[in-house]
Amino acid sequence: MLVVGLTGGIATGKSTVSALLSQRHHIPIIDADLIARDVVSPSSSTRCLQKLVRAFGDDILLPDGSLDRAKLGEIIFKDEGKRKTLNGIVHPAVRWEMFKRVVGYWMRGEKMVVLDVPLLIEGGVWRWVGSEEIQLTRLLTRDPTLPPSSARHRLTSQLPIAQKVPYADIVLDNSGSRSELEEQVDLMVQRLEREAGRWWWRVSWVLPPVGVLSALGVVVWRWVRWVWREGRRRRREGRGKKE
Ligand SMILES: CC(C)(COP(=O)(O)OP(=O)(O)OC[C@H]1O[C@@H](n2cnc3c(N)ncnc32)[C@H](O)[C@@H]1O)[C@@H](O)C(=O)NCCC(=O)NCCS
Ligand SMILES: Nc1ncnc2c1ncn2[C@@H]1O[C@H](COP(=O)(O)OP(=O)(O)OP(=O)(O)O)[C@@H](O)[C@H]1O
Repeated sequence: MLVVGLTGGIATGKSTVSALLSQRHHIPIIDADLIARDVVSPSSSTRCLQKLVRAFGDDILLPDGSLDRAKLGEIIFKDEGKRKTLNGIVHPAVRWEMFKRVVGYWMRGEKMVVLDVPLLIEGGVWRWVGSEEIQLTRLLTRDPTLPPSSARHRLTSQLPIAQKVPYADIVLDNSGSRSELEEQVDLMVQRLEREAGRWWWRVSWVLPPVGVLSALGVVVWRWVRWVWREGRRRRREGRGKKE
């Protein structure tokens, strides 16, 4: 099974692309934002909500005992330390749930699954480039009650898009119209279909050890490629500094 990560900054169009992949191409989607909502519900077995109350106080609860998302958002998007605390509580539960769902789709014999994860590549410093104005406009159009300053805090709490691009195998440019995006998604799906192969994904499903070995192979190959690219980037930066 081909596991595809879909990421981008806030309001870049991840959910729009997910909807196209799911509705037009019938590809299963695992949405990290939705899972992050589930794990903080009062009935969740993860106890994330109790941990959040311990960390942030019971001001973050609504009268019915559920999470006041707007209030917590106001707290964490403008404060990196608090954001880290929140991430430390919620992300392990989200990752575990995503893993279980990937295994579930694999057991059902799916050819590919797309993980829609806003924070696939975060960490590190932030430098400005690209389409921040489009992001901001679309974010404010989608959530008209959000004050512009809060919208900016949300944007700056994530790595800028240009820094995410080098990690990607396929880049969708959603600065144009929706129909332009649809064309790009169609082409991407054709490419993913080719990558998943006509028969290889079936072999790795019918023979689980082959699937596990091939998944490990991909992880190791990606890690080696990453180390090599990082080394090359550091050497280039080192040369740049000397000059
Ligand atoms: C802070 C919370 C309660 C605000 O809820 P709200 O309903 O206002 O926003 P929503 O969940 O729809 O998120 C909207 C977007 O904000 C961005 N975002 C959410 N959490 C974070 C974070 N911790 N760091 C940076 N960006 C984030 C993502 O792009 C996301 O798509 C909520 O975002 C949350 O619980 N965040 C922690 C979980 C998380 O990191 N989710 C992102 C993927 S795992
Ligand atoms: N090509 C486009 N032209 C105009 N509006 C668009 C386009 N693509 C997406 N949008 C709109 O921009 C807004 C943000 O898109 P979407 O919700 O898909 O982003 P997202 O990356 O999933 O956001 P978040 O990180 O907050 O979950 C939505 O209101 C969506 O309808």
